[in-house]
Amino acid sequence: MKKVNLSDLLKSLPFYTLSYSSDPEILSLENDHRQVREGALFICIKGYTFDGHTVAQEAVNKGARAILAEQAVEVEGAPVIMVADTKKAMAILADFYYGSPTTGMQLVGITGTNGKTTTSHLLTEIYKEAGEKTGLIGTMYMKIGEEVIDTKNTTPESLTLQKTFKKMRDKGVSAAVMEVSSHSLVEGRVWGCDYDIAVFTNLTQDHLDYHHTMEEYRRAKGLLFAQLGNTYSADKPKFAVLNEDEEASAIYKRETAAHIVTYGIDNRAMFQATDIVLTSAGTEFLLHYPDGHRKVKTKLAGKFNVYNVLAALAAACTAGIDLNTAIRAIERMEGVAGRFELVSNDEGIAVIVDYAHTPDSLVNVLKTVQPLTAGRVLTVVGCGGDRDRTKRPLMAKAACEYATDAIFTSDNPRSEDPAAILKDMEAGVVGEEYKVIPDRREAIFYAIEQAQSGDAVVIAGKGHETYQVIGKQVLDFDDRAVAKEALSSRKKEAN
Ligand SMILES: CC(=O)N[C@H]1[C@@H](OP(=O)(O)OP(=O)(O)OC[C@H]2O[C@@H](n3ccc(=O)[nH]c3=O)[C@H](O)[C@@H]2O)O[C@H](CO)[C@@H](O)[C@@H]1O[C@H](C)C(=O)N[C@@H](C)C(=O)N[C@H](CCC(=O)O)C(=O)O
Ligand SMILES: Nc1ncnc2c1ncn2[C@@H]1O[C@H](COP(=O)(O)OP(=O)(O)OP(=O)(O)O)[C@@H](O)[C@H]1O
Ligand SMILES: N[C@H](CCC[C@H](N)C(=O)O)C(=O)O
Ligand SMILES: [Mg+2]
Repeated sequence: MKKVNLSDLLKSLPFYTLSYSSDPEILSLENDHRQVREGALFICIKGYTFDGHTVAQEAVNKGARAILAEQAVEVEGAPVIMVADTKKAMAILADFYYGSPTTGMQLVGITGTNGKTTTSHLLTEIYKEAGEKTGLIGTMYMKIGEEVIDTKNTTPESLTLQKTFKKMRDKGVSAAVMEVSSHSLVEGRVWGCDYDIAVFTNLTQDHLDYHHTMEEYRRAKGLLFAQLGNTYSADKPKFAVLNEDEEASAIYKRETAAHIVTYGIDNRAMFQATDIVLTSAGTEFLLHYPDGHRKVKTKLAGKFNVYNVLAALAAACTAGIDLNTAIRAIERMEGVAGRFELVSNDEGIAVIVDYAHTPDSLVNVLKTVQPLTAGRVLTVVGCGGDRDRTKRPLMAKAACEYATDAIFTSDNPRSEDPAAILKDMEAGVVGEEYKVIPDRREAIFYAIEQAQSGDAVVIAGKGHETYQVIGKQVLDFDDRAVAKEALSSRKKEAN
């Protein structure tokens, strides 16, 4: 437990007003009043479902010694510090309270609609190969070395984030890689993170429920590159690793004072792939890099994964890692759980579980499977509830266009009616042929029963997830396990 006087803690905040001057010793920072213990500074967050300002007094009654708020609160027994935005102030305080842990390590932030989890895993493997002790923060988990910590968000709120970085630093982590979601950038969850390198994968439609327009969404991702600094520092150079085939990169170049490193396939770039050969065993390409060119092999399938490999290699070289070391790590890597994950069977059916939950990723995966499949491509796909409604018809359209058989089902309906989500999907494929099976398990069983040797079954949207959220219930559900059950029941029926 770190003790700090309130007055010292407040030195990190540029603007605030204080209700009365007392200077209690602060023993912890909390934004959930249920976690408050004696000595806490309670930070009131106005969330989407709950307003922390409403429980400020309760927090004081539980032992909070000061309150940080952005709206007037009636509190007795503790000073109230007023700021314009408590989420952003919380990030600054968290960085200060935990001793600016990211300044002592290499930190890479990866943003973009798709490919963040994949690229962050590739880069982490490279850092390991180069002998670094690594940290990883992203959609699937947080990792300190090999220790796995569960997480709810792709990019956690700042208290969790900085506390985790401090743990990393205490455990000797020298290089950390994290996914930086657009939500986290808008909310300032990553303020205080001292990035050395920021990577951009791509920008296609998702999360318009939150960002409203593609322009706003593009701007949100750009905040990562702006955060690298708007003045150049020779002592601590920063690098923006940008995808030269993406339009938004031109804008991000203008918004950062960092050095620019580019990668790409279609346009000339500092790290460029040509002569790409896609096979069912993986991918091969010729890598052109600033000093020459050489062949690279990866077990990861699809052109989209060539971008992820290029992004990881470009970031690694930018970090000063030897290219041969980086390529060795890439060539060994098997892939990331739930991303183009094959469910083994002896029926001659390629069963692929993939986390494609956007129109672009679904198109990419189906386009990758199509030429590698002798027979039909069946796809089982649904769309998440309480998320961008406008991507639903587009995902349905992608399924009908690039698969021979489209089976629409439920993803995580959350608070929405599964039938209403399916109706939104169907609006995108009027006049097309498809089947609707709302129960995901039944849909997977149906696809696998229908498939014949030489066919492929793509089960999209949930990848590594081991649950399905229906209403408020979180039920056990794993596409890979259900596919295995369906494969063995098919086998029994045949015997
Ligand atoms: C829409 C959104 O971003 N919501 C995030 C937000 O939740 P919220 O605003 O609903 O929080 P809330 O429950 O209203 O609580 C507000 C405050 O009151 C406090 N509280 C709450 C209850 C109580 O009794 N007492 C109390 O003090 C809470 O601790 C909190 O500080 O703050 C929570 C804590 O940080 C997040 O976990 C939560 O993410 C939810 C789970 C979520 O689904 N977010 C998605 C949209 C998201 O952020 N996704 C991105 C990108 C995903 C990707 O594409 O990779 C991500 O980074 O995960
Ligand atoms: N570079 C890429 N370009 C387009 N699609 C991709 C790319 N990389 C992966 N995909 C597709 O997107 C899916 C999700 O990939 P990944 O988990 O790496 O992305 P992410 O950005 O972390 O997603 P999320 O924001 O949901 O965490 C994959 O299963 C694949 O279908
Ligand atoms: N990070 C993404 C994941 C979506 C995964 C999909 N299975 C869904 O539930 O919509 C989101 O929260 O929008
Ligand atoms: Mg991710």
